[in-house]
Amino acid sequence: MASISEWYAGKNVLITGATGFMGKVLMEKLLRSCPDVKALYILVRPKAGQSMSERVQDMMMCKLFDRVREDNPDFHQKIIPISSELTQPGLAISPEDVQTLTSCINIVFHCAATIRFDEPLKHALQLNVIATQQLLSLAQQMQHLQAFIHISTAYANCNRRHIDEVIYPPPVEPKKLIDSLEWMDDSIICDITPRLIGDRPNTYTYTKALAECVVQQESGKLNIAIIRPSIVGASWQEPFPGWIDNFNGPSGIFIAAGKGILRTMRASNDAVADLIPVDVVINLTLAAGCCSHVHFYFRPKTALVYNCTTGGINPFHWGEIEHHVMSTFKRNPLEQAFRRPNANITSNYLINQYWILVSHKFPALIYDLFLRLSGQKPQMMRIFNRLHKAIGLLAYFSSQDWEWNSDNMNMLMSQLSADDRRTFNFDVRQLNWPEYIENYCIGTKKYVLNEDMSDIPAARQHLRKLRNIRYTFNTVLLVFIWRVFIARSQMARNIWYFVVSLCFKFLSYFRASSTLTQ
Ligand SMILES: CCCCC/C=C\C/C=C\CCCCCCCC(=O)SCCNC(=O)CCNC(=O)[C@H](O)C(C)(C)COP(=O)(O)OP(=O)(O)OC[C@H]1O[C@@H](n2cnc3c(N)ncnc32)[C@H](O)[C@@H]1OP(=O)(O)O
Ligand SMILES: NC(=O)C1=CN([C@@H]2O[C@H](COP(=O)(O)OP(=O)(O)OC[C@H]3O[C@@H](n4cnc5c(N)ncnc54)[C@H](OP(=O)(O)O)[C@@H]3O)[C@@H](O)[C@H]2O)C=CC1
Repeated sequence: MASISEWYAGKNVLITGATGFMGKVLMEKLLRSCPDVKALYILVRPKAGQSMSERVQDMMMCKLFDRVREDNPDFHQKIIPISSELTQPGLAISPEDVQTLTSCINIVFHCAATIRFDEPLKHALQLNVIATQQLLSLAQQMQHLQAFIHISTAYANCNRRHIDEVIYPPPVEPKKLIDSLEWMDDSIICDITPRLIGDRPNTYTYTKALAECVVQQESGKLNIAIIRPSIVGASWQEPFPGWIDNFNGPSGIFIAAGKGILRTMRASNDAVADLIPVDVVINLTLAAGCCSHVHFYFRPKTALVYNCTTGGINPFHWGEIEHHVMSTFKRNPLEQAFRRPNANITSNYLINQYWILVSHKFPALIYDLFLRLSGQKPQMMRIFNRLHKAIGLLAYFSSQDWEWNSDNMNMLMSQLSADDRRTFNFDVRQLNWPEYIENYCIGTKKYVLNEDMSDIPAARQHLRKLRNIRYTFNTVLLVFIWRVFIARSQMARNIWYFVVSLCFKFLSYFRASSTLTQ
């Protein structure tokens, strides 16, 4: 059997979502580890005032591609951008481009999606379901297509506790929903969304479940694999440890904790934190692409589903993550922290609300007051409101456990040669969590916040300043309380003297007992 790299040699690959977090890592790995791949056709739209070509040029300058650039400075010649807006009919691909794609593509990786948890249902349906349907019908016309790989999520069926590597019946027949939503007013859709999504937490997981069903329905004679990653985090090993470029999932939470903004969050200490490094997901995806074709003649009738998770193989818990995140940011502080990093997770609603009031809202109010008094625009309350919205949406995933079967992932690994297992490593048993979390946090500092590691001494100095401010603030508060209560009330004074004399008694007792033992 050919190696994975040999299998991709001479192939034309189509990638959707190539400008996204996973799409970029997929492109980088293909270019680096499968250097004989013929071309990567990527569907890209213009965005935020940048044309398609400007976006692609910017992307290729990204640090992520440093190793590829070193190996092959002309790697950009292999990247062929195709203008496409996935929410438009026919994916807004020109007839000439359709002609090119249908005549040359050998493998499709469908990564594009909206991953926002608060996406209005109609838009999530348009992108995650209808665009998938349209891409599949384009794929049906591709004359040399060998495999179609759809990226789903392990949480597509998060309404179940145990999730096998099968496509479950959809919550609703996708075609019926598409037809109904087509004529409905946005406000009506908004009203019925909670009823429709039922026991799923958001439109994202709901539409990803529908997309899996569409993939199954429209698969026809295609070779299909569905990859279901859990919470995709920074890279573990490749192209270098700690690569991350966004605030999604836990990254934004880690940053908020590192900046000393986040002090409390609802999560269960003992729940498994099913993080999966992005390079692991991409290695599995590339291996699955190759193997879904190799097993063409023996393949099952339906798409092969790969749950790509860590919890059942090498579990790590949110409580442990909290510990390692805090420890890393104390040793490698972020610049200009709001307070010293000290975040705690709790599964108790009331305790969390108490700390939100004391550790989030109260300091935000004081800081905004200070900003107002110094003639600046208040901003802290606004930041906290956004943070509360985000943690409110994420808490569902950090407060409970799921159990994913990963037989297909294990089976795929056992089919690879020793060389492929090394080059396309997705064996998460080897993952050392404390080291991974440390690199992850440092990655958020370096690549998301663009902070320089050489500034760490200044950041430490800033934390010392914050500590001194806190001591001063606490002293002032104590004196204030003493003035208001102790000095004015006889009862408070009696309690105060009682506490002080108790302290003295304890002190003299300890001093006496330590003298005796000498
Ligand atoms: C220390 C203790 C740690 C313990 C950890 C405990 C728990 C971990 C928590 C969660 C883990 C669970 C994750 C579950 C993932 C499920 C897996 C998946 O399948 S899907 C992929 C995950 N999807 C997401 O994560 C998307 C979630 N995000 C959203 O839905 C939205 O972004 C939002 C949270 C609703 C916020 O929307 P809003 O409109 O308010 O903001 P924007 O997204 O438009 O962002 C605006 C702007 O701000 C930047 N930004 C975003 N977050 C932050 C942040 N935390 N700090 C600073 N800045 C932030 C963002 O980049 C935008 O910038 P710009 O305008 O320049 O692009
Ligand atoms: N990140 C995670 O934790 C997880 C992700 N997944 C899945 O992995 C896949 C990739 O996720 P990730 O890379 O993190 O997501 P990103 O949000 O980083 O990337 C999304 C990609 O989709 C593209 N896209 C979005 N809307 C359109 C549109 N209308 N037309 C054309 N392209 C569009 C984006 O392009 P543009 O740059 O133009 O916006 C971008 O390239 C998704 O299918 C997601 O469901 C699964 C589990 C976890």
